[in-house]
Amino acid sequence: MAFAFGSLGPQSVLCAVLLGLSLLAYNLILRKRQPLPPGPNPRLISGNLHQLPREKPWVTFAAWSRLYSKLVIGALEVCDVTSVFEDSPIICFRIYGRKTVVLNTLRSATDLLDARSSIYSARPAATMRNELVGRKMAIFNMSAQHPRFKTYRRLLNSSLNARSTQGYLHIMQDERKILLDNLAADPEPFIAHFRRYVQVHQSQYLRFVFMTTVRNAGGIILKVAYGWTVEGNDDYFVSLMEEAFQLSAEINAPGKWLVDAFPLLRFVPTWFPGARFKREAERYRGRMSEVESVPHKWAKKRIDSGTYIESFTSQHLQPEDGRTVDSQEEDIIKWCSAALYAGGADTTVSALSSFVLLMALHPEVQKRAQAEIDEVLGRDQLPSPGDEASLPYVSAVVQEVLRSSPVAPIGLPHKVTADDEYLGYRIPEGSTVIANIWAIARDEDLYPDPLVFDPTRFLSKNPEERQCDPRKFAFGFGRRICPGEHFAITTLFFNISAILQQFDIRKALDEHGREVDPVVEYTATITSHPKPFKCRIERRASD
Ligand code: HEM
Repeated sequence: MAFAFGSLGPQSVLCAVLLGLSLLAYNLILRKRQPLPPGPNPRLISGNLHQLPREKPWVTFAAWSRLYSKLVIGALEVCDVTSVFEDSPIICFRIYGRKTVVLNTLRSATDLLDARSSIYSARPAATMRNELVGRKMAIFNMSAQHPRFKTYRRLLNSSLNARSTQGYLHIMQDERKILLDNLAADPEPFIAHFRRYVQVHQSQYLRFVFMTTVRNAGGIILKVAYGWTVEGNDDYFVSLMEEAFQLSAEINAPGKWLVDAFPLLRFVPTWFPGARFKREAERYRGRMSEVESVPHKWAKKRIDSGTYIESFTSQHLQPEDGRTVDSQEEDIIKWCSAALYAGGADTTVSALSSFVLLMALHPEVQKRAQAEIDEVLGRDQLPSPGDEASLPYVSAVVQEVLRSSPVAPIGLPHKVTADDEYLGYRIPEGSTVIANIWAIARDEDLYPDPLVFDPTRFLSKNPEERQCDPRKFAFGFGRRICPGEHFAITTLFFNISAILQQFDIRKALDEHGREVDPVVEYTATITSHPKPFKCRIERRASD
């Protein structure tokens, strides 16, 4: 090596160094010159805040990918260059100083969030939520680089994997029985249970479905997390959690808090004019901290008294090796138990409510699923998770519900922790990165006729013809993928198959006895729910 270098001579070495430096400079300049992904023109200070929709941002993001398309040079032949415009799989917008990149295709989401997960697994900072309201220790808001992150994920994964989920089947069975009994009973007596929901103007039917499913999903998860048995539809812990979901939606409303754009504002004293956000933050902080502390304290008391039901909290507070957990370990257990409820209850309710709505709209799908269950199990033997393989059409109904009505249309935001480049676009460090799950679920390349509700798209015998399993995107991506996926699919199959076996879901009737099409609208919250709709749920006639 020394010989080869020595033979070059000082001029050649100088040339080589200059060439190297020029290449480096060229590379840096090119990198700087690489454009951001396309998107709407920002205003100087507030960026695209004025264009950010209040309702269904996922629809706008998908529309922007068509509107701000990328230029593709195709059919490059001598003297014949054809320019084609193609929907851009990724778009970019800015709110004040923070850039957000939206990934509108499965390919771009897996290329970045899965394949480059080492730099795409942080969460964007939100001063109001994390610092002022004190939610930074919740797993949803924590960066993957945080020292606690791996411990949280390990605890959650080990409690929600396939084997652990089997251990919760008896809880699911008890709660399903209550759900089916409630659905079977005459709706009239339930009005009293729903009284506190009157303010939200939900229809009697929806309130009925909503509260029984909330109770069901909440009942399962509160028992799994704390060993708490939900008593009735006005259960204290369920109400506490429901309030937390409501407050979370307010705290996380995009663009609502100026302090998120200008974090220094957090130092403004509470009494200062215009510092209402600080007083609001104190109120939120008090209520939200009860969500993890009240059920945790209750579970601890029961353990101390020796009258507890086995749960996530009891198992981890009393490790098998008999040692006593220290205060930091206890804090981790407290936050993880709260994550089970926060992650699991509202999402399951959303999927079950969408299922009811979709069955009212598609009686032919319902009939085919019921025929399959009748043939395999009859009416008396309730389905169990082991029946999934012998009920392929019902399993496909679960998949199609997840695809056609995504529970989390834009998932949870990720943050990129290093400058990156994709498809010739620059993705600057610190950008928020969102996977548009709603747009992926409607991508015609993945799903021909995406607006048609058709479970058979997952049933072709030929794996090549089978359409993409929505589980590839409905539960998020990379290191942040939902740890509750297996638990969720089991709960959904367990309840959906039993409801189909026992009940008919039909459109509501008007005063002339004619069927009325239900309203098909979804809320614009992180977990999106069908807006109030009417339907009839009746025991199946024994034919
Ligand atoms: C149909 C049901 C469900 C859907 C569609 C769903 C979807 C999601 C999505 C999209 C994310 C964000 C992933 C990402 O950042 O890329 C997520 C995160 C999470 N989910 Fe689920 N989920 C469901 C049920 C559950 C259940 C049953 C649990 C627990 C019992 C759960 C616990 C969590 C937790 C703790 C996180 C945060 C993970 C992290 O930040 O690292 N989820 N879920």
